[in-house]
Amino acid sequence: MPRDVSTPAGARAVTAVAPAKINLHLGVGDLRADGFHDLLTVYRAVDLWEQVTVALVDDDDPDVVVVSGPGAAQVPTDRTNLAAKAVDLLRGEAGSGARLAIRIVKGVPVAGGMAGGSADAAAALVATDRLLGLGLGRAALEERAARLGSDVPFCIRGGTALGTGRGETLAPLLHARAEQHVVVAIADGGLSTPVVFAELDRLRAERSETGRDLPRSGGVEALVEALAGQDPARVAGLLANDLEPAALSLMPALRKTLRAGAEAGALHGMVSGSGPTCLFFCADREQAIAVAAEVSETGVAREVRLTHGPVGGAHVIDNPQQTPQKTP
Ligand SMILES: C[C@@](CO)(OP(=O)(O)O)[C@H](O)COP(=O)(O)OP(=O)(O)OC[C@H]1O[C@@H](n2ccc(N)nc2=O)[C@H](O)[C@@H]1O
Ligand SMILES: Nc1ncnc2c1ncn2[C@@H]1O[C@H](COP(=O)(O)OP(=O)(O)O)[C@@H](O)[C@H]1O
Repeated sequence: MPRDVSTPAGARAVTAVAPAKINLHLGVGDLRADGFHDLLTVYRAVDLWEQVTVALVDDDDPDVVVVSGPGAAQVPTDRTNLAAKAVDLLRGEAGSGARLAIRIVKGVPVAGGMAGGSADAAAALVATDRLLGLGLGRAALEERAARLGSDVPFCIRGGTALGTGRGETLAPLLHARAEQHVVVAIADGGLSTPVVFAELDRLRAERSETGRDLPRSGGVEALVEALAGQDPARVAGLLANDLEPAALSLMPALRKTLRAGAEAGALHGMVSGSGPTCLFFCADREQAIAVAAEVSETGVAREVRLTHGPVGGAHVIDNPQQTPQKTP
């Protein structure tokens, strides 16, 4: 471990945090020629956070990546780590020869459909920008973010936003401020995002041969309108995820998890993005606590967490021990 990677923010180290995302609506179009799918998604940032410290180290110290927290062993510590890719991108662009060490503290499930790796990339961009004094604005950072992954720009932006293109083109949904309390059921094991998209293509082709197309989610107007109100049940009735059948096909045990949430009285349960994390939307914090306890007791999930949103996007923190900003 380089000697000053844990130095509190100052001249030689900067710490930033970035939130997990959920997709309140995830509409998936057909496979494009570039290997991606067009998306129509409503992203929401929730208060599970990744923390990334980027530190200047001496010339003879290596550019290490150190990862701690739940699931850390599954995260690469070479230059394929998304935070390392973010650091390398900005350092290369700046023509800087600085040696930079990275420390990641994970708070988002790994390979869980909540954009943990993307949040690391977002936090690393924000921290490196500050550490190297680049002064890139939010728009320039989001443009770099899109090169690293489809949902990295949203992890920088936070709040609630409409995502189009492959998910990288954002429009803020400023009125969609209705707060949500969501129980997060983390599965044992992960699902690979490209494998889940490919499974959806396979299921769609198979079903279309039988003349019974897999249903596709429609527009988001009603959901966006509901998010401006104060009725969690109305919002819950409008949530959608086109990737859910693919995640369930690859991991059938998730049906049991969804059933446990329904039996516990959640307003709505669904797979988070590409899964396998399952989300249970609740009427209020009290109900979320009760649902979390009941789902936890059934033993269907490796871990159950309570979260809420919307929260803000990636930002520098002065004290790595401090709680991240809670409002967008
Ligand atoms: C599905 C979503 C929903 O928000 O997130 P997760 O639930 O996995 O976190 C995102 O679209 C994931 O975004 P991200 O994890 O950044 O994916 P990328 O690195 O850009 O792409 C990884 C791979 O996923 C597939 N992919 C991704 C985005 C997209 N619009 N169409 C795709 O087909 C492609 O096979 C691509 O090569
Ligand atoms: N910093 C990182 N944190 C987590 N995973 C990373 C990171 N860098 C690369 N990865 C790889 O990206 C994959 C997807 O991880 P993650 O972003 O946590 O899940 P998801 O795409 O389902 O939201 C993981 O299997 C992991 O090997």
